[in-house]
Amino acid sequence: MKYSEQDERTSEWMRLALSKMKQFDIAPTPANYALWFEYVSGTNLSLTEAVDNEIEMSGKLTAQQCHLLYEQFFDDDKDRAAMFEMRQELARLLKQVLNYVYTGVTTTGRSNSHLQSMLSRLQPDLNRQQLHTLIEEVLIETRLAVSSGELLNEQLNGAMTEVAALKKELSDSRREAITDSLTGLANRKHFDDLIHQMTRDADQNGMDVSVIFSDVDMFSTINEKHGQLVGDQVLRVIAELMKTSLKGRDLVARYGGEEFAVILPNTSMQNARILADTIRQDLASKRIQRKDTREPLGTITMSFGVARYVPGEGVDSFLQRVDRAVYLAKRRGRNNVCDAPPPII
Ligand SMILES: Nc1nc2c(ncn2[C@@H]2O[C@H](COP(=O)(O)OP(=O)(O)OP(=O)(O)O)[C@@H](O)[C@H]2O)c(=O)[nH]1
Repeated sequence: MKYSEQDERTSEWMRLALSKMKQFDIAPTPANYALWFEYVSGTNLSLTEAVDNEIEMSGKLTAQQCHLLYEQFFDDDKDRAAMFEMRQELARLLKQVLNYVYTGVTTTGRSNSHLQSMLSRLQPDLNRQQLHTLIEEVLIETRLAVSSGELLNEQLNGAMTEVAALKKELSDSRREAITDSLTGLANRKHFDDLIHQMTRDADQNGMDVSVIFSDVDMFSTINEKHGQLVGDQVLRVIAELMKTSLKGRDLVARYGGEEFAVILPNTSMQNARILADTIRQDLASKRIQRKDTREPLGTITMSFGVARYVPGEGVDSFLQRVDRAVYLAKRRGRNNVCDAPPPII
């Protein structure tokens, strides 16, 4: 078989990807392989930058970091598809505007070269932030052209409206990607991103970061007795209650099925514990009814675990400790708040 230049390059990237995984002692799983293949091929500049940043910050790349990077760059097919469509749409609009320029509607060459350069920046590895910046630039450029009378107002106004709609679509899709659709709370991805960022900050400046995990007690019984839809309704009520108990930069997320997680920046262990207990009491005293029949659902409770991040312990240890605290609260009979055990450093 005769190898083409492309085949040779691909083989080289495969070799390099494997050697990188060996260098960082990373298991050669398909996900890790995809990550490193993309890295060594240099086709995704954002990914390369993200990997380099991680290595620069900690001098290594752990399996957990690889997992997060994989999730960020590969594991969100829907999001990637939406980004792809938006890139296509922006390219179409830019070409349309350029067309007006070519057909002589404009009198200067400024818009022409500027729009051309924007078009050339519409690369496949464009991330969400870069796409957002580009859309902003296109909006400014077209607005300028309209106001200076360079282009036919009517045609350009149409294009401008479409670019503005695209901008809204991008921010809607960004919100959707980090939101839990059942409760409207942040989703697990948002929680994971933020907790990594907060613990990194805490490692650097020692600020207080506390976390509350909570798990609905005997939730399967609610589902069995009243059905999944009523179970869903209960989750929404709890989400609402948790949201109204928080303030400022606190973040509450639906962490899993009937699990909720709260990040509390600049909050001591004691205050986190007080907050968890307030939510616990508020829920236990709430009279929740079925929406359809008004039938009371009885007392619904949750078990809580609380932990404060100890700088240097790492996010995995932190979340394992708080998870352990929820387990202890369940063991103590549920409807309880328990402190996490100290980290083993
Ligand atoms: N209605 C509904 N149920 C869910 C959802 N996600 C998970 N569940 C249910 O949540 C229940 C969790 O049950 P278990 O983990 O056994 O725990 P539990 O019954 O809450 O009991 P304890 O945690 O031990 O107090 C299961 O029945 C899941 O099917 C959801 O989105 N909607």
